[in-house]
Amino acid sequence: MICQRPLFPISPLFDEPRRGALPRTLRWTLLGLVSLGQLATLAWYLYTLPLLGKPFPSPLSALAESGIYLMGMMLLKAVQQLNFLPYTYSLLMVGLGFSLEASLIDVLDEVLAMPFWLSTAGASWLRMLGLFLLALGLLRLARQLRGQMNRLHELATLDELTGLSNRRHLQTLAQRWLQPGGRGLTLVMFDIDYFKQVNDRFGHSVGDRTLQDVARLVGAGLPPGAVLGRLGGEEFAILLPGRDADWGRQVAEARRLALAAGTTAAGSVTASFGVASQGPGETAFDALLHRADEALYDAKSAGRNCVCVVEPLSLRSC
Ligand SMILES: Nc1nc2c(ncn2[C@@H]2O[C@H](COP(=O)(O)OP(=O)(O)OP(=O)(O)O)[C@@H](O)[C@H]2O)c(=O)[nH]1
Repeated sequence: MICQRPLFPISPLFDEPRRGALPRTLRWTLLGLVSLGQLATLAWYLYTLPLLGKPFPSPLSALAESGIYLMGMMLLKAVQQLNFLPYTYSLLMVGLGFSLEASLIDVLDEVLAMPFWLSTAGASWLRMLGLFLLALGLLRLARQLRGQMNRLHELATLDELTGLSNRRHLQTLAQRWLQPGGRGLTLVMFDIDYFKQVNDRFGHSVGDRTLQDVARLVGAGLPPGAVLGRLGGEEFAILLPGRDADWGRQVAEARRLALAAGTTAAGSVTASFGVASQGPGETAFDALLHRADEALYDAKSAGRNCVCVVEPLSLRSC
């Protein structure tokens, strides 16, 4: 199969590296042309201006012009990294427009006697068109970057299967609330009962859909401010910022009943719940998670489909 590279790719910017690179020879030719333009400017300053009796520009303005030339080169290099050829072309048009206006206008006007529309106006139009294309391109780039950032944020914080917060995101949020002066936190952890049997009986894909249904059923009636996430496997957690263990027990009980009454891809399923709230001086999420896990273990031992709470002083009740 012959794979031809399109001349003007309109696909996303970052998918295929180096797509927008100008061919090497063209790049060097352009660079040479722009450098020649700069040399012509220098020659103009040194020889032609005095001949025409025009004032010699100050060394400062010559320096600034070289600076602009250098910035232009850097911008061209940066734009080339964006892998999108039209940016490079539009930037070259801007550069050419500036070059014409800054250095060659007098030559075109006075030495070659070109008409105004071709020299001054032509340079301005070229520059404006280039800037317009560049602005359009940058707007498009900004939109794509925003999309990519959102996607990256989703990948970093969401669980792919259920769309809930993933473990890392839960940890980040919890850690913020557990800090001294934070809102305080109660953690509800739950684990689907006999989930292995679901996989064994109906297959892994039904198991996956069951996990999604559990997320939907438990998530549907959570109080405002609560965050539901998946810790991994068939284990989930609910963060209740600024709430105590008793509130956690009530939330867990309500969600347990809602889950047991609902229907999933595997029919009716239940879950066991463990609740722990932040103890005095407790700032580590792992410690809180460990205590909620102990409560969950108690709930499994007590026969499953129930809620157990471990109080900050390690008193346990189911
Ligand atoms: N379909 C599916 N199954 C998963 C996923 N992650 C973990 N599991 C399965 O979840 C099951 C967990 O089984 P166990 O840890 O034995 O627990 P259980 O069968 O739920 O029993 P109890 O927790 O004691 O009630 C295992 O069979 C895993 O393969 C997943 O993302 N999708």
